[in-house]
Amino acid sequence: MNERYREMAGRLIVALDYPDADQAAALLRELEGIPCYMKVGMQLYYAAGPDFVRDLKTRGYKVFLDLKMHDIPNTVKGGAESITRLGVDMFNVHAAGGTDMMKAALEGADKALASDGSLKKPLVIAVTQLTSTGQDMLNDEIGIPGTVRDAVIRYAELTQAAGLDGVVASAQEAGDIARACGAGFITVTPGIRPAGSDQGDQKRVLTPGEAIRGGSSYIVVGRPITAAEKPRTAAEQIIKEMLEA
Ligand SMILES: O=C(O)c1cc(=O)[nH]c(=O)n1[C@@H]1O[C@H](COP(=O)(O)O)[C@@H](O)[C@H]1O
Repeated sequence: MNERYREMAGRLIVALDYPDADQAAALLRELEGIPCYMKVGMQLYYAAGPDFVRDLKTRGYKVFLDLKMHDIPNTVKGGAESITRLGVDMFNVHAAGGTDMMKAALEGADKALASDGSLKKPLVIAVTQLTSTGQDMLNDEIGIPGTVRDAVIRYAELTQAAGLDGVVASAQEAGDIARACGAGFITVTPGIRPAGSDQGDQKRVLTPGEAIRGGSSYIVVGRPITAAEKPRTAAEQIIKEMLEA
């Protein structure tokens, strides 16, 4: 395994969206040896809990805990402290919670770090507009005027001003976010669909190659791998496409 492969595979975040630990563990076995990031979201976390996350870390995985916190600042601070104690590498909040809430997430993480010197500082990122949100839905249903792009950039700037490390957005906006916030600001982009794959509930999608060319720092992929007949082949194909981009 060469360094370029390792680096690119590390930018693939596989969404372990499963109802229990056994099914998630089966995918881990299937992908064994591929040095990708693993994402634990609500479905798996609410079923398998912190033990599953600790187990992933014990096995050496990089872990993104995707619980999308959105609550009053004090509650998010406490949540962030508990999450940081799990030793995860990345976690997220909703930018819509506002500046005080995002700063509270950083304070919670810092509190955990101050109490345990063995912990590593996690990347703290904020969700802008979900990739399942399209232009019509934003304007007509939610009632936010303007383009999705404008809303995403506004959230990204707010997130950066609050001191967080980056945002979750669609790969379609990664270039604009980099222009607005600088190249060091991380873009984590779900809504990735290899050519010909089912879009499902995602509205703002790009292929793995397009996302990498567009400047995504990380791509998040769930069903195109987890629902594939051969998940390992699907993951290898995505990394190949990322490398070619
Ligand atoms: O925060 C996320 O990870 C996230 C944000 C977003 O805007 N859209 C989005 O799809 N996600 C997550 O990314 C994953 C995408 O999964 P697939 O659509 O199956 O590839 C899911 O686990 C979602 O919860």
